[in-house]
Amino acid sequence: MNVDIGNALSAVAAPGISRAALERLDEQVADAHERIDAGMEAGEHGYAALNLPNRTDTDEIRVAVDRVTGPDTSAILTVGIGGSALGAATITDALNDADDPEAIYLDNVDPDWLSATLDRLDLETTVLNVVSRSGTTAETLANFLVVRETFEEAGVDWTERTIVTTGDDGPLRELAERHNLPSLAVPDGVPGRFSALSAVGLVAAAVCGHDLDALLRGAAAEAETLTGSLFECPAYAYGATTYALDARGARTNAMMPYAESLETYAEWFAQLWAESLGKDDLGQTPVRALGVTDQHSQLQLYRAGPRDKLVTFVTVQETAARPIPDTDVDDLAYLGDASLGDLLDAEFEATEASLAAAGRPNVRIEIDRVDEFELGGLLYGMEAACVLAGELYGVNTFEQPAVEWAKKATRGLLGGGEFAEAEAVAEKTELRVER
Ligand SMILES: O=P(O)(O)OC[C@H]1O[C@](O)(CO)[C@@H](O)[C@@H]1O
Repeated sequence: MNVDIGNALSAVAAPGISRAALERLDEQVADAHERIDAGMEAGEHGYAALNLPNRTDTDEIRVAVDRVTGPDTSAILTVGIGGSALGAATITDALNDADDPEAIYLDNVDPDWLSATLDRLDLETTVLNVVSRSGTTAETLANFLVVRETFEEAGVDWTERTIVTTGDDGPLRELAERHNLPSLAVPDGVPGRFSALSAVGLVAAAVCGHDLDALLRGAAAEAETLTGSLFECPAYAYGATTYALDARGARTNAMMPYAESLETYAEWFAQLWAESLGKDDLGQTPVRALGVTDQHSQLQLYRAGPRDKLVTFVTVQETAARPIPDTDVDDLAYLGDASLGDLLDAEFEATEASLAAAGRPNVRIEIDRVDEFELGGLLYGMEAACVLAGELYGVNTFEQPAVEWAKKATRGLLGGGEFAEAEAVAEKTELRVER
């Protein structure tokens, strides 16, 4: 990936960062890189995720996947949530085409949606991919139990079609051993949201026939750029700029890829940014947007609302053409000379320039095309940018303690034990306005 932070400079935007301040910030980046490098070297929790390009065993993944797939595999149903779904979904949503098995992610517990999803599947030719780092996530286990029962009621042997990715122990590890299911390990020291380039994110990609090694080569190429300066490393340039802009008031970061195939990538980025940096009353709020669609819904706010946002564009250099047919409508003649790809590119450049013209900070991230190599580089680059930003914020990037309260309350509400959090739910302050 290439990064252009020109439109985040104070000469262009407010909030913005001056060249001099960027130079000073680069000294902090050098220190942070030393810390990151040492953490990678030692395989420390969290930092170890940045070693995945040279650590993930793609042969092991393919061997496991071969046990549950066949020439007639029509779909892969992934049961997982958060980091155990978003990385995989980003890859298959970006790369799948009509000939690939359909990749479906059960990352919610909405009964109607789940039933409708299962009803339309041919379970005989569906692979069940169960993913949970902890092996204890209520939503994933509940969905798995419902799906397993559905297979059994349909008389379809789920043990022949199920692959599990989980930690060294826990209920899912036991299940895999009890039923001799093909299983893979969540690598040690890799938090869920940083695990897309491990078996967690790659099993679904393998079932859909994508080139796992090209994904990791792209990530490895990005890893080569991790040096002690933001002026040499695109990932650090992005991480440092978002941190600096946040410190200057850009509390929201709208991730706006200009490719429909990257919509889920924006969701993946939102978890990465929110769960990693949202601590100690700090952290930039990630917002998912999509170009060109959200030009017609959000751009008004980004351009003329509060000056509290950074817009991050992701643009793809090579887009398909798809010519726009000529028309006899004079006003539309200009379209007839263009393609949809031209229109997409022109709209991106126009929107980027429109924010700069209004003095609104934005950053451009460029990838050559949406393929395995470039996607691997983008995912890795964003992870490295996040790790660097975490160092600059001085937060623990790799934990997410604030999510535990609601989990305990949920468990208590369902009779899964005595939790003060569950009692607190009953003490809600009410001011109801009823129809
Ligand atoms: O992979 P697991 O352990 O099921 O967790 C799923 C997700 O839930 C979280 O722990 C948040 O609740 C995320 O950090 C994680 O990606």
